[in-house]
Amino acid sequence: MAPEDKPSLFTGVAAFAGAPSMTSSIVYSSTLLKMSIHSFVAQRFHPRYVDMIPPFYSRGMVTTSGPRFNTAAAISTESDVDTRVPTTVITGFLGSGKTTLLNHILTSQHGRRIAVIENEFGEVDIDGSLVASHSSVSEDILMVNNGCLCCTVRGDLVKMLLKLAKEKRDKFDHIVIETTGLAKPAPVIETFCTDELVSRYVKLDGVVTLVDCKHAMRHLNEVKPRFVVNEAVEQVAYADRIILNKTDLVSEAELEALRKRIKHINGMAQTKEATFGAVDIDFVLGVGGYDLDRIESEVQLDESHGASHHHEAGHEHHRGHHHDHKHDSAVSSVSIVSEETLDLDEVDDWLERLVEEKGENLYRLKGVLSVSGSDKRYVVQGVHSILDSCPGKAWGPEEKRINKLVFIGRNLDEVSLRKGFKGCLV
Ligand SMILES: Nc1nc2c(ncn2[C@@H]2O[C@H](COP(=O)(O)OP(=O)(O)OP(=O)(O)O)[C@@H](O)[C@H]2O)c(=O)[nH]1
Repeated sequence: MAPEDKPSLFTGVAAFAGAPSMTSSIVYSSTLLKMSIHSFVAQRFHPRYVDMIPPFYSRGMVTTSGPRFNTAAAISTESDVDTRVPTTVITGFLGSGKTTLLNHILTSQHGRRIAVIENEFGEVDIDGSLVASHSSVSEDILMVNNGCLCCTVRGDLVKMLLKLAKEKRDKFDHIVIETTGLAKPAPVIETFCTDELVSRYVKLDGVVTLVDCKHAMRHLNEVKPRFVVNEAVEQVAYADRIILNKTDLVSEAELEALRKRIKHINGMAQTKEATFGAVDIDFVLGVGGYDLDRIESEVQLDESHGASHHHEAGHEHHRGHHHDHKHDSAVSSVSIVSEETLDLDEVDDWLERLVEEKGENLYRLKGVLSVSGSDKRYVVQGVHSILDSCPGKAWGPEEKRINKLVFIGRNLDEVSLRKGFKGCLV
């Protein structure tokens, strides 16, 4: 249970702007720049700062010995009310429509005040006028320019999140982080799961992945050198919500092939098809992707996608970065659906052993299980080596007690997973 504290490495820039006037801004930075939202937006992270980026942060969360999500620490002991700020991570390959979705979120009438953490690599502009036009809604916008999230996220993101959550909490209801198109989402997710301070104030609401229907298949299938990560695949694998964007640019046949490919990688995420990121805001905000009490609605499995096939893919890291974090990205989902009853101790032992041994390759797991001796569902979730589980809602008197368990990961051994599951049956 003991949470890990991550050191802070990043030297980045964050600005906080009050949208109603679009003039006020507070900048957090090693260089302490002060600017309006418009000027800030124009100053996306510049490639020349790449050299300043610290080396890749190794996977700190794969610490085994039963680490758990830091949810307990986050909930006020006095009121038992979870007051942490929900945070949505928007990811997706270059040009897939992340900024378009962000602007859709910022310009929709949903009543939430949004703080935005923007992570751009290069000088891609956000449509400032679009953001400004939303000034009628009292929405606060925070912009963070930093380096490549996959390399530097921990320290700086931690700092930014804490500063926001501690000092500006009354100014917004939700944080949205837009990652660079080439970032791997894992380090961001790990930050929420393992950093004690972050998880006390902020909670990960969900990972939303934009997929460019026109170009995604090429990126997903790109054959790379062995052990080289394919960010496009990883972004799909970690998603709680997937938006198949730019459907206007593809035929129905192309779309169907992509649907299948995406489902194969991630059989857990809910997907929606869209143009210009136009989805219901409730599809992307308030997802509760990491809330145990909402796992059940998230585990909507389609058994036809349970089979595991591996696609070798991967590619070099991006734009002048030189790191040693190269992975094989044979990523897929394995789903288990069964009406049999499980022994709780066996389940706990099995899953703990599994994440200890395979945690590095196990991106996500979610399950709703029927255990003997309990009239309640047993819900589990995991991110790499971090497991979380607790009793959930009671089964209805007439309800079929169906176990649903889904794994997303690299080089998953489906036979062994099914065998492990069977070994837990009473
Ligand atoms: N035809 C079409 N174009 C779209 C759609 N969604 C976004 N675009 C366009 O695609 C381009 C890239 O969109 P962005 O929202 O900037 O994509 P991004 O993922 O933020 O891009 P990067 O930050 O460079 O990774 C823009 O010109 C958008 O207007 C869509 O559904 N259909």
